[in-house]
Amino acid sequence: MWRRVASVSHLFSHSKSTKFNQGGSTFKIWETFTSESEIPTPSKGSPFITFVLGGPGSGKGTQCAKIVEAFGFTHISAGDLLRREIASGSAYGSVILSTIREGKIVPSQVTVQLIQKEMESSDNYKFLIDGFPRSEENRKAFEQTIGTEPDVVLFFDCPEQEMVKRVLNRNQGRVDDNIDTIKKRLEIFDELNWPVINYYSQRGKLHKINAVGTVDEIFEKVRPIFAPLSK
Ligand SMILES: Nc1ncnc2c1ncn2[C@@H]1O[C@H](COP(=O)(O)OP(=O)(O)O)[C@@H](O)[C@H]1O
Ligand SMILES: Nc1ccn([C@H]2C[C@H](O)[C@@H](COP(=O)(O)OP(=O)(O)O)O2)c(=O)n1
Ligand SMILES: [Mg+2]
Repeated sequence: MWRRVASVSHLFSHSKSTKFNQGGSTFKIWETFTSESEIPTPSKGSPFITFVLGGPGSGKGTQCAKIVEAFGFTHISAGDLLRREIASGSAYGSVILSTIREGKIVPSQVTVQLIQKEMESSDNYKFLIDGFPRSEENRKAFEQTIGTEPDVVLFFDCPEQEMVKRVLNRNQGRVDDNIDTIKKRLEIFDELNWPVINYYSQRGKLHKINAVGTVDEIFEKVRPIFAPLSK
């Protein structure tokens, strides 16, 4: 099992900021541009953690599958873990199901415990944590429980209209892939996601990717971020 042995520094030499308005407040997003020296070198003694953020239907799961194939990460989808928990008939199952149906966020304690179990039972040290953190509460709970921060944060930036179209065509039989739940999910995403994005942006860890285009076109924007890693 991995243990983090030392913290790593993140040096981003090229960055620019963009201002935008969200819910009446002005946020500043630092956009970072990667080059080979800009992500920490992973070692088998410590985990290399990538958080994958983006709204519902922005293509997180689809791109994670490509990153796994190209760079040998272990994919941990917070949503999949929660759905597995429902299916297993666990004590938390009915609360998780109603939370997901309502488009809300499951209490962090539950989600972080599930992620921690997955990480600890893996032999890999490269993790893609997909759909997490979805709120500052999620982020802080992870840091407190796991005791570390992500090395890289990807943010798939996608217009709402496109996300709605993709979710309604997803066809995976999910209870939340309907117009009422997606509307609520987008509202909650708007409210809770930006502080998380802003936090990692200020820490120089955020890689914002325009998520419009074909799956392969988007992956060609993702690939250079991980190019310094071997499979
Ligand atoms: N670049 C893309 N263009 C069009 N459809 C896409 C693209 N990426 C993913 N999809 C489709 O959109 C839906 C949502 O993708 P998914 O990866 O599940 O997103 P997320 O995990 O962010 O909710 C899926 O049906 C997927 O096949
Ligand atoms: N960190 C998380 C991740 C997912 N959830 C719940 C609430 C989300 O609407 C559902 C589905 O998440 P999932 O990441 O699978 O959804 P998308 O792939 O973005 O459509 O799970 C959560 O409560 N907390
Ligand atoms: Mg997904």
